[in-house]
Amino acid sequence: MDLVKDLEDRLLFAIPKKGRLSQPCLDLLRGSDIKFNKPQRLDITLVRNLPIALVFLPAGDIPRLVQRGRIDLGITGRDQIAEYQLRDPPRDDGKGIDEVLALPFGGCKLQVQVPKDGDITEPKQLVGKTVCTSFHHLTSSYFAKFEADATGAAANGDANGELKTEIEWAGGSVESSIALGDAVGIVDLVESGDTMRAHGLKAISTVLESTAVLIKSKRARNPELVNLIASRIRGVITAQAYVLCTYNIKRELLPIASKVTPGKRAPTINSLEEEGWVAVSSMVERKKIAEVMDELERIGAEDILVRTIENARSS
Ligand SMILES: Nc1ncnc2c1ncn2[C@@H]1O[C@H](COP(=O)(O)OP(=O)(O)OP(=O)(O)O)[C@@H](O)[C@H]1O
Ligand SMILES: O=P(O)(O)OC[C@H]1O[C@H](OP(=O)(O)OP(=O)(O)O)[C@H](O)[C@@H]1O
Ligand SMILES: [Mg+2]
Repeated sequence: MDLVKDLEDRLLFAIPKKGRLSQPCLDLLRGSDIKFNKPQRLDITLVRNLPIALVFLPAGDIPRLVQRGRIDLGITGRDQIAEYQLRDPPRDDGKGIDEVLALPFGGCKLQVQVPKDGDITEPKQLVGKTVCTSFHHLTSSYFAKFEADATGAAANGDANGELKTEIEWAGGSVESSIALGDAVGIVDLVESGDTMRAHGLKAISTVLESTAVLIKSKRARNPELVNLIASRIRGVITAQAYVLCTYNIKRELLPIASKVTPGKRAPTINSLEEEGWVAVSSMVERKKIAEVMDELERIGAEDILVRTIENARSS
C-alpha cells in the first residue's frame, strides 16, 4: 500500500488508539457502519465502504493534528483539547478546532488531590510545593492565580517567599507520585474515584470537567462527508440512549399516559380492534425506563413491552 497516495482523496478521521476512549469509539464506528480491518502495527486504516482513512493515535495527540488541519475529524477528550490549546492557542489564521458533538462517554473531572488524612484542604496550600500531573499547562495555569494571590500576600509580609508551584510531569500512574515522595499533591482525572481512594487520596478542587467529543478541523475537507459521519454518530448515540416502549391502554387514560411517555416529539397512537383501547409506542430514555414502566402499570397500562433501538435518525 502506498500510504501517501492512498490518503490523498480521503477524509482523515483520528480515533484514540488506547485508553478509556478507545473501545467506545470502536463501538461508535461499528454502529455507524464504518467498515475497516485494522492491520497489526499499522495505525492508518482505509475504510472499505466510505472515502475515509482512520488514524489511530494517542488521545493527547489528536487536538494538535486537528487544529493544524492535518486531520479532518477526530474524537478525543475536552481535557486534551484544553491542555493543548494552552500550549498552542488558536490564532486568527484559519486553522483551529470546532466541536461537532459531545459524546456520552469519557466523562471525568480533572481534580486536585492530596492525602486523605493530611493537613492540606485547599489548593492554595500547594503553592510553593510540588504537584505531579499529566496536564502540565492546565495545572500551571490553575495554580498561577493562587501564586499571584500568595505573591501579593508575601509583598505584605504574610508569606515566606516560596511562591512558585513546581509542576512535575508524569505520563500515567500519577496517583503513585505522592506515596513515592515525588509530590505533595497531584492533578489527575477522576471518574468513579476508585483509583484516588485506593491511593489514600481525596479531591480538594476541580480544575475542569471533561467528556469525549467529536471535533473537526476548521480546515476540514469534504463538509458533506463530515456531516454524514456526525449524523450517523448522532443516530448511534440516540439509539444507545433510548428504548422503544409500547403498551396498550384505555383511550380515556391517554392524556395521562402521554404525560408519562411524551416521546421525543409525541407518542405514536394506534387503534386496537378492541373498542375503547389504543396501542401506544414511544421513545423513552433508557435510564428512566424502570420508573416509566412502574408509572404506566400504576395508571392502568397493559402489555408493556420495551425494545432496544438498533439505530436512529432524529433531531
Ligand atoms: N477514568 C476515566 N474515566 C473516563 N474518562 C477518562 C478516564 N481516564 C481518562 N479519561 C478520558 O480519556 C482520555 C484519554 O485518557 P487515557 O488515560 O484513557 O488515555 P491514554 O493515557 O492514552 O491511555 P493509557 O492511560 O491506557 O496509557 C482522557 O483525556 C480523558 O478525556
Ligand atoms: O476515578 P477512576 O474511575 O478510578 O478513574 C481514574 C483513573 O483513570 C485514569 O487512569 P488510567 O486508567 O488511564 O491509567 P493511567 O494512570 O496509567 O493513565 C486516570 O488517570 C485515573 O488514574
Ligand atoms: Mg491514562
